[in-house]
Amino acid sequence: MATHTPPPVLEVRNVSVRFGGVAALTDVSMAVWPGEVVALVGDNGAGKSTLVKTISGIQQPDAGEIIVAGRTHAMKGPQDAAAAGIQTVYQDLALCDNLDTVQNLFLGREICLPWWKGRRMDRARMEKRAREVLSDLDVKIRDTRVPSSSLSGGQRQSVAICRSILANPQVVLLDEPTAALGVAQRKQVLALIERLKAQGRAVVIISHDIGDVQQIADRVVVLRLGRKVAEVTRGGYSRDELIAAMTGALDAAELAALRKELAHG
Ligand SMILES: Nc1ncnc2c1ncn2[C@@H]1O[C@H](COP(=O)(O)OP(=O)(O)OP(=O)(O)O)[C@@H](O)[C@H]1O
Repeated sequence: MATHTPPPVLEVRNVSVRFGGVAALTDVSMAVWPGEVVALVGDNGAGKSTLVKTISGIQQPDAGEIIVAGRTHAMKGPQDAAAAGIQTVYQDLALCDNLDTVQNLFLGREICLPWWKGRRMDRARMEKRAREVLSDLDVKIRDTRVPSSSLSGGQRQSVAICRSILANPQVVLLDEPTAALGVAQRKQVLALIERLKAQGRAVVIISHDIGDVQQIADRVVVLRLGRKVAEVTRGGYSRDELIAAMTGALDAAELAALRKELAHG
């Protein structure tokens, strides 16, 4: 009997983005299945952020399509991506320092009391829901009422990821979630990504850290100068091969050919 591969939850099809004379992305395609972690890697300026911004509706592509759960979405902004089931966690705009964990989790989508009770925020319900989400993902915050500025980097990143999960997205995009974290905190965030995966969500992660990529990613998409130059599967590549694909370093055969050319030159 024929086996049917389930359709990808996210498909990027032949996407190109230009900024004036710069081709930030050229004809890039990739797909992500539920319960899968895909890492986007590449040197500075390779197009990783532009690709994430395009998937999250911030950047409109000049060509190509973003397909979520089999439907093409012409996303005009992040709200369209959110409605399609895509949430993005940006490294730098993750949390408001002066707000506590519950306030950060519900920022912009606070649960309110019914109108006959005065439409004030329903702190008790928000705290209950916050505890559920944090515990589902095994994120440990001792006191959810202290300002987020007092949390560790790993806890902050974890809260930012939990915030994205409140909307129950099918796809979570993480822009360098472990950048600037110490060893223990990095481990904590990688474990959290594993739990998102176990929940059946598709995770796309931008990372410059090859060790993290080797540990967490089921597949790796390599971008160079706006083009997809390689796609490899967990266990099917070495660290050096990945770096060579990212930097465009010459392989042994290419180097030999160049030497010969120069010698004859
Ligand atoms: N808003 C913009 N206006 C003009 N050029 C841009 C804009 N955003 C990105 N670019 C250019 O597009 C190309 C891809 O940039 P992008 O930020 O997507 O790369 P990246 O792989 O995320 O790099 P990094 O790892 O340094 O963050 C670069 O040449 C960059 O200078």
